[in-house]
Amino acid sequence: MANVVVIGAQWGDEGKGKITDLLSKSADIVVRYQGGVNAGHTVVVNGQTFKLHLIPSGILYPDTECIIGCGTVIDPKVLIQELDQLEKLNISTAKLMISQTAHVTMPYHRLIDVASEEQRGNYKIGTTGRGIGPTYADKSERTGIRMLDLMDLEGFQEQLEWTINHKNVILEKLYNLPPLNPQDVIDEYRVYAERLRPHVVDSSLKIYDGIHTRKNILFEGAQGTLLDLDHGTYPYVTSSSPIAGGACVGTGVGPTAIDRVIGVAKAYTTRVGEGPFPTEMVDGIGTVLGERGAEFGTTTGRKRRCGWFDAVIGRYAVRINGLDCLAITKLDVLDELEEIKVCVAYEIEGERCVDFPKNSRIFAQCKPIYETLPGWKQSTEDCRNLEDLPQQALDYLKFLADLMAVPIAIVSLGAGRDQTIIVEDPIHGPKRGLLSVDGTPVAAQS
Ligand SMILES: Nc1nc2c(ncn2[C@@H]2O[C@H](COP(=O)(O)OP(=O)(O)OP(=O)(O)O)[C@@H](O)[C@H]2O)c(=O)[nH]1
Ligand SMILES: O=P(O)(O)OC[C@H]1O[C@@H](n2cnc3c(O)ncnc32)[C@H](O)[C@@H]1O
Ligand SMILES: N[C@@H](CC(=O)O)C(=O)O
Ligand SMILES: [Mg+2]
Repeated sequence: MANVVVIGAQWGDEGKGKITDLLSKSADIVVRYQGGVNAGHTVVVNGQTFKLHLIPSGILYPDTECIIGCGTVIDPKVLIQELDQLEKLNISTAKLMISQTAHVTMPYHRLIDVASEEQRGNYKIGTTGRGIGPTYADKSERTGIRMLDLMDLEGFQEQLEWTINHKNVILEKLYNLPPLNPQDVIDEYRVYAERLRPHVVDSSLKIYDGIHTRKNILFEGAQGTLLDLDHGTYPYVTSSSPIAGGACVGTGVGPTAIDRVIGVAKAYTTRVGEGPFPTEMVDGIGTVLGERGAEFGTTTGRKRRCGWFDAVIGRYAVRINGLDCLAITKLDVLDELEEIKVCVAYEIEGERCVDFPKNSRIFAQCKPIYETLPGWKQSTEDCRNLEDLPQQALDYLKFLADLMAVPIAIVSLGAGRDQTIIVEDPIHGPKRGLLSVDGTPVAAQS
């Protein structure tokens, strides 16, 4: 039995949806711990594509319980659309549970997100416009509405009348927008409350029970390490904690219950939204990667920015998340390239730097220092074992693993569940966080 966290090691969209779905085969419970409908997790099974925003990527397994944890923010309208879509495809959602203390995204959150981005002009973040930042801001400001408030219709009416009148001042005076009618919002959200009521639970208790009955629990991150509010490229970040530590805060599980952390990274890098990105290539190979990798946002459809693999942020992700192993995705996207570059360090004001600088203005000035490796110029899509890979592809993977000092447990070569090489058991393999005095990993405990 093992409790495993799956995180994004870059700026999101690394393919966590695919990897979580794959690992869910051996999980009893899959939990989302942060973010909201900004996330877009794509799972492809037998040629059918599922795009999940809030529902954990374990939902395609009928016996797996799925929990939307307290660290997430819930837009009930989008969640209900997602439930409807899955049910239409005969995927059962009966085992979906929603934390009663997760915060609810309201119409004013979406309006404020979009209006504030407009007002920021050149200083915009490039958000998904889904109201994520304003929902988390209300949570911190202690004016948020939680799922349990939505379930208590009388209290909800009272709380919302006050809140909407307060938000209307902001909408009208700061953003020059028409006010919201409290009763319209109350009527709309009452319908959502009834639809979601059967799913709302004390989720930290459910997870605790799962741990005590020795169930396998997967914690599914959304976005990525460099979008983390505390550890990412602030202010160009999301408003939650996508890093592994966020799994404890966003579910109410103590850190001693976590056995292993898996980082998911693309074989190159993408970023969607504003903010510095040292290895970005706006045209040429950047365009090739974008086209071959179909790099368009799963949520907004925005074009993702593309660049070479950046081992400086890779090493940073290993450190910040305490990674035990990596899943490298989208290796197939590099199949046709003559040569492949990897950023091994940055040059900042003439100095070589191997650590991620926390100041976004300095990060924006970093010039990547590259090493160039030969490409393999053949398809890897049908490879199912390491031995099937061309030597240059193996060398590329080894180069990445050595640079980041962490082993690669999974290699993904296509969107499909089966287009995967399992190099070592990512769940029961050695726990790298624990090293013997001689630096070798301590064997996994059963
Ligand atoms: N070609 C190729 N596509 C892949 C591979 N693995 C995943 N994909 C696709 O790559 C995209 C990954 O993006 P997302 O589904 O947004 O990734 P995510 O990490 O779940 O998303 P966020 O939580 O929103 O950050 C999806 O379209 C996947 O179907 C792979 O190995 N090769
Ligand atoms: O989270 P918001 O405030 O909408 O956007 C902030 C910042 O984060 C980027 N982002 C948000 N969700 C995702 C995601 O699921 N994958 C990749 N990037 C994401 C967004 O583009 C902004 O840059
Ligand atoms: N979740 C997102 C962000 C977006 O859609 O803009 C993505 O998949 O790229
Ligand atoms: Mg995505």
